[in-house]
Amino acid sequence: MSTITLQGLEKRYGETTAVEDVSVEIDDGELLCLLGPSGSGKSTTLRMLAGLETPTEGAIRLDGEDVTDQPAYDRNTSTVFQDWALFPHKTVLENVAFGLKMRGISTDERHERAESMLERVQMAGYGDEDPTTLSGGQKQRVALARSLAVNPDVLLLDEPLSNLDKRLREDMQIELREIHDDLEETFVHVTHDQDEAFTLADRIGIMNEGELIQVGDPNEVYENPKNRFIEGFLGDTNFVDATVARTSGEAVYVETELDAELILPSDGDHGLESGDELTLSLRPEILSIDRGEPDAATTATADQRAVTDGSTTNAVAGTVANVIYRGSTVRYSVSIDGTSVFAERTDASSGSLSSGDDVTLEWNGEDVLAFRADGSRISLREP
Ligand SMILES: Nc1ncnc2c1ncn2[C@@H]1O[C@H](COP(=O)(O)OP(=O)(O)OP(=O)(O)O)[C@@H](O)[C@H]1O
Repeated sequence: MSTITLQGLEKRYGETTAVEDVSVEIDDGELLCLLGPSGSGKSTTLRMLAGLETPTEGAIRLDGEDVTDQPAYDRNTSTVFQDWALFPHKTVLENVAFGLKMRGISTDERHERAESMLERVQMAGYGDEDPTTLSGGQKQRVALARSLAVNPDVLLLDEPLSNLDKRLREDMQIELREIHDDLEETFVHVTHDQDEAFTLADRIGIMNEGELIQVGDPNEVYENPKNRFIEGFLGDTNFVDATVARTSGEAVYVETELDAELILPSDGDHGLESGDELTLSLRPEILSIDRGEPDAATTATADQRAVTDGSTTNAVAGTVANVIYRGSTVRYSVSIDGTSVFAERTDASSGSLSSGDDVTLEWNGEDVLAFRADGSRISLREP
């Protein structure tokens, strides 16, 4: 087990800055997922941790020891890659025992250890098989067993599940989490798949353009995204442009492309002024959608509507433009004065709506997230 400290880590390739000023402390026994889009610097960060790349700047410490310039073979880290990379001319058991052989462990001991690792990844009995005959999921289990057999302080996983089909990937995510909990080792797992990060991670580190933008437990990054990029990346949402009309001690009043003046309850400590440009995020889960016209009380001018206990109802009228069945939920794309907003219901059987139906979208103002023009999150109220 090991604590990892990354301090001001940077990697440049000529003109390209792949990783920029990454600092984070990873706890002993923690499973940290680095999550971000393609090219955001996740693999480069992992490769620096593994000792496969040398940082241009910054430091890496394992359990307090500076390993920044140590080669990979001197670090007790082990890496699982996405392409399995098993030796085709060795048996499954020989593959798993390979790292132990390199470390001079006796034949009996390494075979015993390899057998036990195969058991751990549910591949007991496959030791004599030729790895080329295995399925993708089985190959990845063998690769995992091989990496774990050397008893690393830190296991590094670079998109290890991305070659598997959806069902197997989801099963393997749960198994990987169980293996982690069993071994209590430090895992750093790279993925571009939000669901995978949410299933696996103790904490998620979100990367974009080489920077580590936010690190937090899954609930924290989802509920409190630090900027607009994270809000868009972590899930489907409706972004709506807005302009501040005015502010009061208890609310920010905004004009939007939706045909109503909206109220965002606030405690007044946000520094916004009239004319400021914002982006609002209306997540589908905060929107209720119902047939018919909005209640007059919720579409009255903002002046006439009350903020009660920090809450206010906003409602807009629209027309269903599109219906998509998604199994357990139905997604409705609603046109509001030419702007499209989507909402979801779980009502496939109970009077579903159809294209052309007049509907009302309704939400509580305090559930809306707001971002400044530079993408930073605006905290409208004390948490
Ligand atoms: N050896 C290299 N030489 C030049 N540029 C590189 C090299 N390795 C990575 N890069 C660049 O660094 C940036 C970050 O790449 P990296 O592979 O770390 O991103 P990533 O988030 O892991 O992406 P992916 O999910 O596609 O693997 C990219 O712009 C990439 O083109």
